[in-house]
Amino acid sequence: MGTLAEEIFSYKLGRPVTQGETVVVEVDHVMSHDTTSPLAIQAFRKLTENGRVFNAQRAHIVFDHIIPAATVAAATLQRDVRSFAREQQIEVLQEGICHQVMPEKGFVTPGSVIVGADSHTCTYGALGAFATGMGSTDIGVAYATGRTWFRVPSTINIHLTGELPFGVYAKDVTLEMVRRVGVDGANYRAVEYTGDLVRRFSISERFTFCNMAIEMGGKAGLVAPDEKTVEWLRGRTDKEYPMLAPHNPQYERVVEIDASTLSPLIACPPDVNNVVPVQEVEHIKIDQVFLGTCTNGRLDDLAIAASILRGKRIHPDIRMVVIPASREIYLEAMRLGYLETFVQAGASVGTPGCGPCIGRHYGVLGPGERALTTMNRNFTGRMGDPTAEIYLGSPATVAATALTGHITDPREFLAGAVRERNEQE
Ligand SMILES: CC(C)[C@H](C(=O)O)[C@@H](O)C(=O)O
Ligand code: SF4
Repeated sequence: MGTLAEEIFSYKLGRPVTQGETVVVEVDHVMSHDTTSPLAIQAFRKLTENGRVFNAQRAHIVFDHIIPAATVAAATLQRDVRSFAREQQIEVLQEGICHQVMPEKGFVTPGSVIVGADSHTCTYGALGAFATGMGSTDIGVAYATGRTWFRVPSTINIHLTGELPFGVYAKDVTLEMVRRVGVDGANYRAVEYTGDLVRRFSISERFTFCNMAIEMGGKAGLVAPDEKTVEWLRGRTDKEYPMLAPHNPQYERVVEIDASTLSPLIACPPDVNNVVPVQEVEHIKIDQVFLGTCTNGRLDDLAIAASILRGKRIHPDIRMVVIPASREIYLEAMRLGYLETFVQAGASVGTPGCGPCIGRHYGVLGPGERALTTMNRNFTGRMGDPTAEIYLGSPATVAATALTGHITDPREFLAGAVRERNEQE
């Protein structure tokens, strides 16, 4: 009985668990990536008696943050992490962003508990898993023991209803959530998403808003599994999983959002809750747009952007970087012609991974430059020089902006794309 978080912990422990309780649970999977593995390995080495990870099939190392390595320092760390992985017989996954690859590989199932050395591990809650980011030391402990402790969090319920207006996407709804809850309004709480709009959202769209639960301080973002979850997981896992749902949940707070009232939104620097309608900031000139990341680098995101860019050239004063979130998405986008559309339009298309999201390579910003991206964070200095600015929007807003060179409401361009398609048919 309780919130989805309580249901998951009760299922894991085989007894009723309530919020506020401190529990020790067995984790289903543990993950770290190229940037966080070195410290996790250090902690692991200090802790283990037998020198082995708890289970090599349930421990995962993903290379995504600086891949291919951009510096000798990164290459050296990666060499050492690879050697640890070989020693432990852990497969190094090198085919996209950890938060896309972990679900694609079938490691994320409803009712599972997953910890990762990355703050956006909360993304997996879109499939009904309790997943959270932890520091590298805690991940080292989980690698060693297969267990971790939690204080079962209280829950903020975000209830989504209403039809999405033309040109408004899951990303815009997500930005509205952060505007309403604030960047720390969900600290140490689970965020549980309910409502008929959540049911209508695809798994990819659910990934987008669960990914940004941490942007409100959330410990986890959670959606109860349904037939879309089952469909998405088909062929990815043979594991049996429970279809858990909240039962008479006691939410700490309920936030109601009627999406039909929204317009395309944008988060202005330097905080993710600094959200305004795109129309209010349309005059701002942009130097680089970036379409990708664990928030919006999936096939539907690329499809929207491609529909706006098809047959067109990006503005001569703008650079466009496109990075599909995983190899699976990259290959599908190639088959569907999206990548060709981007390249013809003048964009550079990169290897699946985080790309310039944390300013390490592949499109860092110079002093005073401005980027509009589909990322989840617009913190000062994140993409390069500390005087550069980052705006966050939907893939449609990013594509429309690529065409004009300044922040642009995507609705006009989307209408054009729809007209052109109709004329062709
Ligand atoms: C590098 C890593 C620790 C970091 C995180 O934990 O989120 C990164 O992925 C990010 O998005 O800022
Ligand atoms: S894409 Fe960006 S936000 Fe996501 S894991 Fe990579 S660096 Fe972090």
